[in-house]
Amino acid sequence: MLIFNHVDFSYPNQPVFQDLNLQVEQGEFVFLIGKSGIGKSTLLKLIYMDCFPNSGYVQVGEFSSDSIKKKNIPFLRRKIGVIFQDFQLLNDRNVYDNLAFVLEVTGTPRKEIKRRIIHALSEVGLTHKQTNMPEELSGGEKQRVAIARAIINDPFLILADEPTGNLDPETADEILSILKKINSRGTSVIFATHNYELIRAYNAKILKLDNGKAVKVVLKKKEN
Ligand SMILES: Nc1ncnc2c1ncn2[C@@H]1O[C@H](COP(=O)(O)OP(=O)(O)OP(=O)(O)O)[C@@H](O)[C@H]1O
Repeated sequence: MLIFNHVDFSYPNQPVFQDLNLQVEQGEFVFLIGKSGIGKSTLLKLIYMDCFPNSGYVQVGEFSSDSIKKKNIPFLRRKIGVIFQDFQLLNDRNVYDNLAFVLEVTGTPRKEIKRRIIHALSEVGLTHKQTNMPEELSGGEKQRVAIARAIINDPFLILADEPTGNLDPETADEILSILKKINSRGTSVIFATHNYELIRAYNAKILKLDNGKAVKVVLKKKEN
């Protein structure tokens, strides 16, 4: 489903990855860890093709970074849901319209838009908030709207970039539970985080970025 094959990547004057190799299978839940600045967000950008390798390639589903045409990048992004620490909702639209926006740009019929929004909001337990503005929501609710937006196109992969960074521990647990539920239906999840409490609480694969070179799989110690 996802392959990094001998990937080198640098920003101008800032090397990030050298010979990075990794693989994620369909349906896997993966925590992505590593110290600040090591390249977690950059790795996610390489997946949704906001960045491209200097050499090597990234294969995401049927798309490969070395052959994808620019005009096809939106098709790739429609199949990937992305969630950020700061939610990135449109603050001048209510919850319903934040979700409708994603579907309107692809010309989805109105009836279908409504059906999908109700489904996505019920997945995150927020059908009662569809007419609220983002400023009327708590941080956890905003992140749940962002998750609803991320799943609205039924993606095969969700990328979560420190999605609990602005949330209290209990709310962070709720967000993880929602992503686990979505993952249990076959959507892969890559969850970049510094939140080791969450990692300890959920037995998933852990990929650690180390000096931008290798990715280690760290096996979780079982708690007594
Ligand atoms: N647009 C950019 N131009 C130049 N350098 C960048 C750019 N974006 C990130 N970097 C640098 O690339 C490196 C990796 O950044 P990245 O944001 O991927 O790290 P991260 O592991 O996600 O960090 P954090 O945990 O603090 O969010 C850092 O040294 C950062 O300063």
